[in-house]
Amino acid sequence: MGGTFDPVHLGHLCCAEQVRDACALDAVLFLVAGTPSFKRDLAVTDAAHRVAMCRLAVAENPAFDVSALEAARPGITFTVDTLRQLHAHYPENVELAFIVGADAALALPEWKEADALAGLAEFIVMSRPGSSLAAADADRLAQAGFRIRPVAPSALDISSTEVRRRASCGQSIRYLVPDAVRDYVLAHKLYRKGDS
Ligand SMILES: Nc1ncnc2c1ncn2[C@@H]1O[C@H](COP(=O)(O)OP(=O)(O)OP(=O)(O)O)[C@@H](O)[C@H]1O
Ligand SMILES: O=C(O)c1ccc[n+]([C@@H]2O[C@H](COP(=O)([O-])O)[C@@H](O)[C@H]2O)c1
Repeated sequence: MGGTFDPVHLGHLCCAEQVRDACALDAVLFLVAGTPSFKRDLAVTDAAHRVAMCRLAVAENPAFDVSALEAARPGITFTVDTLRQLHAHYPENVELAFIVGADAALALPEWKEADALAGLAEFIVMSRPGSSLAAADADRLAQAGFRIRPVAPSALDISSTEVRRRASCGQSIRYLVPDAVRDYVLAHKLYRKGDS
């Protein structure tokens, strides 16, 4: 599952678990984007913090893991590079599926090397409140060569943007993020007004 995870929240975890279950996945790897391609003009929290929070968030789920592969790679994060690295790392018989929200999936044809990307994994597209993959969108992606598997988890209406907004004005983020992530945000004074 790819994302900026700034910070990881319960919407991510809840969806990842439901997708794992629905698609009978052996494991879900949280890939923390170093410099996200479509957010490169935004101030994104240091990848080390985002990776650390993801590690805390997944600690209790043996089927979840976190990869700092993208965070360690210099330059803009492109999924095509990540999937190539993962294919090189895992045995040939391991099948990879990339989990992504419907909002992000709509732009798949504009991702770097879209033609090559389409051949490297199946794309599991999760609907989220306010964003789902219409049949016409799924057809358009299929025509562009993408193997799409739509999944509709009973998603939580949580976004990292909302978590950051609340944290920035000292509002509670309890029950929006795991307790350990909340403690981390407070301890490291992340997302406070005036900080970036
Ligand atoms: N509540 C949610 N339900 C379903 N999918 C989600 C949810 N939140 C995020 N996603 C999906 O998870 C992936 C990673 O999300 P990301 O790290 O960008 O979080 P975000 O909450 O969308 O962040 P931001 O608000 O900063 O844009 C994206 O593909 C996104 O569409
Ligand atoms: O490879 C690309 O060109 C590309 C363009 C936009 C987004 N992505 C990936 O899509 C995932 C969700 O991105 P975001 O910005 O919604 O957190 C994350 O893994 C990004 O690296 C990838």
